[in-house]
Amino acid sequence: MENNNAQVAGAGGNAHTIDPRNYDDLLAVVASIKEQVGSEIAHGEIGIICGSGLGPIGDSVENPTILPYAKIPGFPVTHVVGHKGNLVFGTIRGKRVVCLQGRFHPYEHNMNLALCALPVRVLHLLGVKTLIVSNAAGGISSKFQYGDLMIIKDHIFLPALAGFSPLVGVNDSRFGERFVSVHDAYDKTYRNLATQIAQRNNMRLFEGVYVMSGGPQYESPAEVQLFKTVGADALGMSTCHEVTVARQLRNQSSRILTHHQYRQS
Ligand SMILES: O=P(O)(O)O[C@@H]1C[C@H](O)[C@@H](CO)O1
Ligand SMILES: Nc1nc2[nH]cnc2c(=O)[nH]1
Repeated sequence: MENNNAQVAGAGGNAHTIDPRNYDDLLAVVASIKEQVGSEIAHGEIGIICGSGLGPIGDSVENPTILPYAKIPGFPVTHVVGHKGNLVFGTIRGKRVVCLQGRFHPYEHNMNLALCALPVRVLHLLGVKTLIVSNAAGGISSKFQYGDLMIIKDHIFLPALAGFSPLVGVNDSRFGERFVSVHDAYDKTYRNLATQIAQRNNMRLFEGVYVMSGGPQYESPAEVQLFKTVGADALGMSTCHEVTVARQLRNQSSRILTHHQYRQS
C-alpha cells in the first residue's frame, strides 16, 4: 500500500513530511494556519468542502481571509480543474465558516485516502462542528433531469469496501474510535431543512444514495446498471472519505448515542 506520509513543499519552499493519521502532526498543520491568519480568524463553526464547479461558494464568503494550500506545510495540493486550492475563512450570514476551495481526490493521490481526508481533521481542530460537503456527480436515478440537485441520504463507499478506507492503518484514538458507525452520517435535520428551503424556492431537489468509485474513469454501462440495481442514485469520485473521517470525529463526543442507534437498527 501507498506510503501514508505526505511530502509537500510548504511555506518558504521547505519540504515538510507529515502523517495524516498522526494527531500531533495535524496539530502542527493547525498551528501553522493559526500563525499565518491569526487564531481568531482561524476559528470556524461550519466547514464547507466545495466540489467541482462549486468553488464560487468560497467566493461568497464575507470578510474573507484566504490562505492558499501551498502555504500550509503538510497540506496536499489539488490538481483538478476548477479546484482553486484555498482555505477561505470568514462569515456567511453571520456564521463563521471555513471553506475549502478544492478537495483531494484519491485518484490524484495514489489512493491515499487518509491524506485526502486530512482537511476534515484540520477543520475539526479549528473548531468546526458542522460539515457541508458538495460534489459534481453523474445522476443515474430515472427521476433525475440534467442539473438536478440531490441531497445525499446515504452512501456506498466502494474504495473502503475494497480496503481503501481513510481509517485503515494505525488509529490515533485522539481522533476517535477504531470502529466507526456511519449510520445517520448525513444529518436528517439538515436534510429536512434543505428540502423545505428547496420547496419554498420551487427548486428541484431529491434525496438519494451516492456511490463513490475510485475513478478516474467513468463507469461502463454494465457498471451503471449494477449500481442502479443496488439502489444508487448518483455516481462520483469523492465525498465518502471525508464523511467517514468526520463521522469518526463526531463519534468522539457521542459514543453512547451512536452505539445505541447502531444496536437498534
Ligand atoms: O470534487 P468532485 O467530486 O465534485 O469532483 C468531480 C467528481 C470527480 O472527481 C471529477 C470527475 O467528474 O469531478
Ligand atoms: N464516478 C463518476 N463520477 C462522476 N462525476 C461526474 N459524472 C460522473 C459519473 O458519471 N461517474
